[in-house]
Amino acid sequence: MLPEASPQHSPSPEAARLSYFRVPSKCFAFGTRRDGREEEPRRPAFLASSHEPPAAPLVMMTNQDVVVSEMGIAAGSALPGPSPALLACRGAAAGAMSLRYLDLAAAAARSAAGCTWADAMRASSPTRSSRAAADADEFTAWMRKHPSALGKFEQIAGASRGKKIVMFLDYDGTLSPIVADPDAAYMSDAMRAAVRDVAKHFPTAIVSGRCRDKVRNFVGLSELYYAGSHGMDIKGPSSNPESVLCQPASEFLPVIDEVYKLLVEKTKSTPGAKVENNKFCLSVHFRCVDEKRWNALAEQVKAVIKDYPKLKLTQGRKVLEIRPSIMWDKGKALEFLLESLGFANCSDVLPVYIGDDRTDEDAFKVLRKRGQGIGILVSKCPKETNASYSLQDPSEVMEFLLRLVAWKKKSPPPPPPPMIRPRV
Ligand SMILES: O=P(O)(O)OC[C@H]1O[C@H](O[C@H]2O[C@H](CO)[C@@H](O)[C@H](O)[C@H]2O)[C@H](O)[C@@H](O)[C@@H]1O
Repeated sequence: MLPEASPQHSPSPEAARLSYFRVPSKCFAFGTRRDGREEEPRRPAFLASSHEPPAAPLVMMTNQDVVVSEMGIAAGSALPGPSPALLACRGAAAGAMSLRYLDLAAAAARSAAGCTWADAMRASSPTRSSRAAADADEFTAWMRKHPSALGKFEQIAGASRGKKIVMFLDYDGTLSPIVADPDAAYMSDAMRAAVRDVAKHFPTAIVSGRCRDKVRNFVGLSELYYAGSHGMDIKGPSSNPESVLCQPASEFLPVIDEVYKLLVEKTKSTPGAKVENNKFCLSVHFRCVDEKRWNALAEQVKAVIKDYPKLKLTQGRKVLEIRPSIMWDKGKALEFLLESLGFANCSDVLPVYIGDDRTDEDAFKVLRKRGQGIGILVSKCPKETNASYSLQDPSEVMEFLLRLVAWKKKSPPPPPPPMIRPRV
């Protein structure tokens, strides 16, 4: 029988778990196209033809000088005064703000300092007007710290020798391209085939902020594990009668439904805003909202959730996310799945996690802390991350998956366990 997860509720001072990402000074920023898709960022020419930055050194699971703790604040909580994030923001505000991972904690601090929520929303999803100048040196430095998982494929394959790979894949921005309409974020048939092949060789889980049923419908593969609602809703392959089930935030269902209705009502005056019910969490999308209205939208959201201290507000790619303040995230989901698969304290397992968003950092952090596994960030621009490697976009993710399968197929099978002759 597989374990049921027990939630570790943390009371409202979850708010105190403030955190921040150090602010990069420049970024190869994304803009927004008329159709709402993110534009190609400008990046150094060498990346167009090669997976390797010049003279990239060997990079494995080293500790980086970026320290990132839990993201998110409890709704409506007060924040202590100037945090490093705030100071970093002030510095960045002088030039083009390029921080894509700025926490809402910092946003609230900025607000207290006279900056607006829209600043934070803009900063974490820069538009054309705030695009920073490309800086090849900085990109090269970033690529040295987080080299291409394709360029370093042999290194990754080498690390997996004698180990059992378990594959964890985020959905939006990783398996499917970012598009304006969240209901139309389809993955390609080619990607589906690649994921199906991967799952034939390695246990594979989709870990998404989406509602589990919705992401399962997008992916359409019944043989996978699915962790929806940022890991708060986990289920194993449908063919397995002992399928894993973990819903650590189940008691929040009524409140999430209530807040969903309130948010729909409150935000209907904002053209382009869209509230998505992800079952154990909610998303308020602002990708199609005029930038001038971002601050007002954030105020609308805050006005609703201020009455719900057990909910917290975080931010993703042009989306505000509302979720229960419990100690559960994609990192916890990864650990839960590893345990469910019987790899709790094994040294011969190699979790590989690929994701593009802030919530994926929780999983990257877990891998780093375990000193075991490979975190791969999908990004075309330098971001502070706990991932070791990078891939630029879903097409590179697919290429990586295909290579992994091809490598596995030609690898010799592991030797049989040694025969132990009984003593006579
Ligand atoms: O954990 P993920 O699978 O990456 O889910 C995170 C959020 O992804 C979706 O929103 C993002 O993708 C949309 C479609 O490309 C895009 O329109 C939006 O701007 C992005 O933020 C999803 O709709 C959210 O509910 C998830 O929380």
